[in-house]
Amino acid sequence: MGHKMTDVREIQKVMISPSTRFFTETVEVGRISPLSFFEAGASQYKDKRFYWQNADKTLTLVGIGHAYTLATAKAGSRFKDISEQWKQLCSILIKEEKDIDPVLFGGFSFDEKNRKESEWEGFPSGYFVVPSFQLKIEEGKTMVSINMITDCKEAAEDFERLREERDKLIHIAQVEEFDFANDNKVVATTERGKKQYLDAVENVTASIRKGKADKVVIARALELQFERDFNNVKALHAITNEQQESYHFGLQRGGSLFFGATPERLIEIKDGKAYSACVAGSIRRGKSAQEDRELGEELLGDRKNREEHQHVVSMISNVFNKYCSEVLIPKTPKLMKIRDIQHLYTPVQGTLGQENDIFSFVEALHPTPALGGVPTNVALEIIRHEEGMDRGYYAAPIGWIDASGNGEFAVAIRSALLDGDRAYLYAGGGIVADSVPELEYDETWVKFRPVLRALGGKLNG
Ligand SMILES: C=C(O[C@@H]1C=C(C(=O)O)C=C[C@H]1O)C(=O)O
Ligand SMILES: [Mg+2]
Repeated sequence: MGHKMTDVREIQKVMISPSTRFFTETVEVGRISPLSFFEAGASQYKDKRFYWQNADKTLTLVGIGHAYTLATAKAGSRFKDISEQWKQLCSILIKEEKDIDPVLFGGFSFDEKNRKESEWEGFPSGYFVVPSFQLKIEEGKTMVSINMITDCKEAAEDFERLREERDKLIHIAQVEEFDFANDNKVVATTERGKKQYLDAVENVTASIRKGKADKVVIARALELQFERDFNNVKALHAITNEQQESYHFGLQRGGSLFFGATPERLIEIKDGKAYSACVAGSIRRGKSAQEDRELGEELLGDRKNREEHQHVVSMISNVFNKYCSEVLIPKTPKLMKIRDIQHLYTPVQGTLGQENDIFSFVEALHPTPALGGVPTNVALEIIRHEEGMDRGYYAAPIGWIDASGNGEFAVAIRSALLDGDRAYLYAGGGIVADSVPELEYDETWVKFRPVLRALGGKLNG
């Protein structure tokens, strides 16, 4: 595997001169298939695209090209750093009434203190883009915006060129007959460090019994080798067909696509309200409706799973009680049933205090005990030591914010990094005192399923 170094030319610092402006212009158009729009940018903007659809399917975003990229490597302040850079860009935004807000889309790595030589080398600890062409589908409206950040005197001519380019992209997306069916094949499947994973779960349960921590999430990876390069839009198409109940996301960077279908919201900010979700505790789906119901009942009553879940509820409640008023949290979890798995689920909501932008929530929440553990810092130390891998953007926040401060971040699980003819899939689970290594191992297979199936891999376990 060829390691890619972070391309410093792409990582611009915000060097905004007094004459720099952020121009945006929106047109409303007829229906466009978001994946066709994504694909319309394939030849010219191959590695500069993103895709997002929320779990409710009320919002779709596609980005093509980079009007600007923000990256951060600031140890200890990466969330603030991105937040401040975005605020600075928004302060020079020029938009009219008819224009919708530009968005900033991107993600963070799971653990900025655990960068190992791996497939994640080209990914900074925070990476965000303002797309040159932004498709937003919301409330039945399809809107395409052009974003341009420039201090160039010929801005008007440049903008005119972008309008022509936009019309071309829309035209291709509306008329071209794309075939998104997967025609590639998996030629090899490799479980990375199976023994290390089983040992890790064993060691972690022992540490927990000794009182070193209460919960630690341990993950592992699966590598797929394909016959040839896997087309990015085909991967996205497959994942959107797989998991109707999940967020669908894809972020391209340096020739790779990080993508997946996650059921887990980290934080949504909408019109002065904040929403989060506790998703932890798992059981498989039943083969019949009755077995499915029985498994669901078993999960709701299972002490080990309720413990995994409760740690997440306590932590997210604390953050919400600190940052919000009118916090609403049901006393007992419900079931979240998705295609391959059932989870314990507790929604959380609150009314936003004055100062808090979405990045302060991301900072306070990440990682929740659904992906890190309790206490957080002890769990992170154990993960660094026991997992022996770089999670990269897996299990980390991915999402968007707009110029008004609305936005949403999901937790990027059920995900994979697709790099040419290879894919790296990740899955883990919450380990508590009475976790059993073989059962946790089986649970990770269930969690690999969505991406594995989407990529045409063999389902195991
Ligand atoms: C760690 C993952 O999922 C998390 C762990 C869960 C569990 O252990 O029960 C359930 C949902 C997620 O919070 C994953 O999908 O990789
Ligand atoms: Mg579990």
